[in-house]
Formats: sequence, structure tokens, C-alpha cells
Amino acid sequence: MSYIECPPGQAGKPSWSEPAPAQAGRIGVLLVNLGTPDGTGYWAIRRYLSEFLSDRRVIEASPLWWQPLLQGVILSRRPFRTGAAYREIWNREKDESPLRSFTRAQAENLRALWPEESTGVVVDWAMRYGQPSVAERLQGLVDQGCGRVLLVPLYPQYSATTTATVNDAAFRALMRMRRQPAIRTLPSFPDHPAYIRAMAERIRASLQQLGWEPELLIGSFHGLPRRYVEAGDPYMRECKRTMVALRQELGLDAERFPMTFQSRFGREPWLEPYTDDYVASLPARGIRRIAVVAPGFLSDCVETLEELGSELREEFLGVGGTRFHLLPCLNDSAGATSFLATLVQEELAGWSSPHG
Ligand SMILES: C=CC1=C(C)c2cc3[nH]c(cc4nc(cc5[nH]c(cc1n2)c(C)c5CCC(=O)O)C(CCC(=O)O)=C4C)c(C)c3C=C
Ligand SMILES: [Fe+2]
Ligand SMILES: [Fe+2]
Repeated sequence: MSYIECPPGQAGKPSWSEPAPAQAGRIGVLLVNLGTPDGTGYWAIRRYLSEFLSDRRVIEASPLWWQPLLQGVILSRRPFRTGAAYREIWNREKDESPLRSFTRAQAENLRALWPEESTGVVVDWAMRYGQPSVAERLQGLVDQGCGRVLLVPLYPQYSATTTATVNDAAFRALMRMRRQPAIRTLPSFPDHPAYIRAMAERIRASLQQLGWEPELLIGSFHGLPRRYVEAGDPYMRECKRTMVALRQELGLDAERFPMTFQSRFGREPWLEPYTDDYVASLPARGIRRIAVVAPGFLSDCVETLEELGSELREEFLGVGGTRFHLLPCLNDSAGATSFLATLVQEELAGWSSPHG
């Protein structure tokens, strides 16, 4: 055992000082979405894709063969195609991707609803890949005196490739903190009534403005390798729960409102039916007017605006379709703010609520 000796005349006063305690009574809420490149040039896209596709939750393969393939063949070619897609949808006013703009707006809208001074709740946002990082914004909340933090992965349906990897990034950051905040993670919410109501209202409002009636409304979700679902990822089951609840709320059956999966990457089988093949088969069956909604995305992004709004539209019109409409995601709408507020408040129960 060692003792700190007090110099003569200073007995009772420690020779070191303990840092002032952080004001730990605040609650942090961190919204996290997938991520986004910093620009549309080759190197910005390459950096982003390299971080994203090196995540072993996303690509479940041995890095021994995957890394040489990724850093060699894939990242010398893919950034050109991905960069062109981002250039088409880039928010030029803010010089950033729409996903980043909408995620920031969602956080700002929640902040406006719960002023920090009166509620003690601090809302911030981060990106799983790219900037601002989860580690930086989590530390920011701690520095602002948040002794408790709720992580909000912005994915309605759970997947290890999305929800779990957001939580991983936060827990890795916590590993480096001497004084950790208490943590909660928002579970997925595939058929939470607040989310389903917000989506159904958005769909109804958008269809009412169309001026023509689609013969089919297609619910297109981001795909996943079938192998991941076979290994236990509940993503497909959660997508089905969303569709069942949305169909019920909108009074549509599976024939009028089918479910498909977009975005294959690599050669192995992904979840089916594939959105592009399904849509391309419709005119031959006499279906020429369709609308598409993407209930797995809370914000419009390259996957919705470019892949569905541009590529899929052209494909459909090119094989005999006559009308195509992509419905907007919840984005920065009042519906998005109100359903997020409901979910967050439910999850903060017991910690104190923003209005409590
Ligand atoms: C093996 C690869 C991929 C898996 C698995 C995967 C799962 C997955 N992704 C999302 C949501 C988004 N993905 C986005 C872009 C995107 N996704 C992949 C690959 C996989 N995704 C790539 C290579 C890209 C980049 C674009 C491209 O090169 O084609 C986005 C958009 C981001 C943006 O900034 O706009 C989102 C959102 C989910 C929900 C999911 C699993 C269920
Ligand atoms: Fe993806
Ligand atoms: Fe895609």
C-alpha cells in the first residue's frame, strides 16, 4: 500500500485534485443511419465503400480472401458506378447526400419538439460509416453531461447488417471510455402502430396527389443474402410483419400490394422476388401503371432515389409500362417526427420522459 505524503502545514489537503464531476443528469438520444460518402469523387466513394464493405457484419466472409478482392478488383471499379448514382441525387445546396440531410433534419425536428433547456434531453445524429461517426457524437453527448444515452438505429426491420452494426460501433466507442454513460438501444419496430400509421398516411397522401390510379403498389425492401437469413437473421420475417401491418392499415391484399427485394451485391442468391425482375415482368401480364414504396428506409437515399426512382423507372417504361411513381420516404415530414418521438418516449420510460 502506498500513502500520499502531505507536505508540512498542509495536512488534510490532498496533493492532487479530482476533476469536477460531469453534470450527468441529462439524457442523450443518438439517431444513427447507415452512412454516406463525403463527396461523389472516386476517392471519397472508395473510402466510404471500403469502410462499409470491410464491416464483417455486412460481408460475412474471411478477410483473407475478401480484403484482396475488395481492395483490388471491387474498389477499382465500383466507385465509378456508385459515384455516378450519387451525383444524380446529390443535395447540391448542402453539398451532401440526401440521407445525411434527412437524418440531420430528423434530429433537428426532435430537438425542436424537446428543447434541451426545459427537458434535459439532448438529441444528436451520426452515421455508421463516414461522418459524423458514432464514436465522435457519442463522446459529444457524454461531454455535454449525458449520463444516459439511447441509441436509435434508424431501421424499422432488424438485421445484423444494419441494427447490430450500429450498436457494435457504439459499444466499441464505450470500450475506450473511462466513464461510460448508461446505454439503451431502441429495438426494431417493424409493425409498431406509430410507424405503421405514419407510413400509411404518407402512402395515402402521396397516392391521392397522383391523379391516376396505380394497378399495383409494390413494397420494395433492401435485399440481404439468403444465407444470412438461413443463419438466423430475422430481417425477412420483420419485413413480412411490416407488410402485413401496412396491408391491413391500407385495406390492400398481397396481390395489390406485393413485397419485393432490391439491391443484389455479388453472385450468391439474395432474398426474392427481386424488385427489378418482378417489375420487368408486369407489362407482359397486362400491368402498366405502378407505384413503388420503400418501407425499410426512413429516408430517401441512393437506394430509393436512384435505384428505384431512376433505374427501375426506366426499366419499367422500357418494357411497356406507361406510368411509374416512387413514393417518398418519411424523410423530414411531421409524420416522421411524431412517430420517432413516440418510439423514443416509450424507450425512455423509467429514465424520465422528455415531458416528465
Ligand atoms: C453485401 C452488401 C450489402 C448488404 C448486406 C447490405 C444490407 C443493407 N443495406 C441497407 C441500407 C442501405 N444500403 C445502402 C447502400 C449500399 N448498400 C450496399 C451493400 C449492402 N447492403 C452498397 C454497396 C451500397 C452503396 C451503393 C452502391 O454501391 O450500390 C444505402 C444508401 C446509403 C446512401 O448514402 O444513400 C442504404 C440506406 C439495409 C437496410 C440493409 C439490410 C437489410
Ligand atoms: Fe445496403
Ligand atoms: Fe442498391
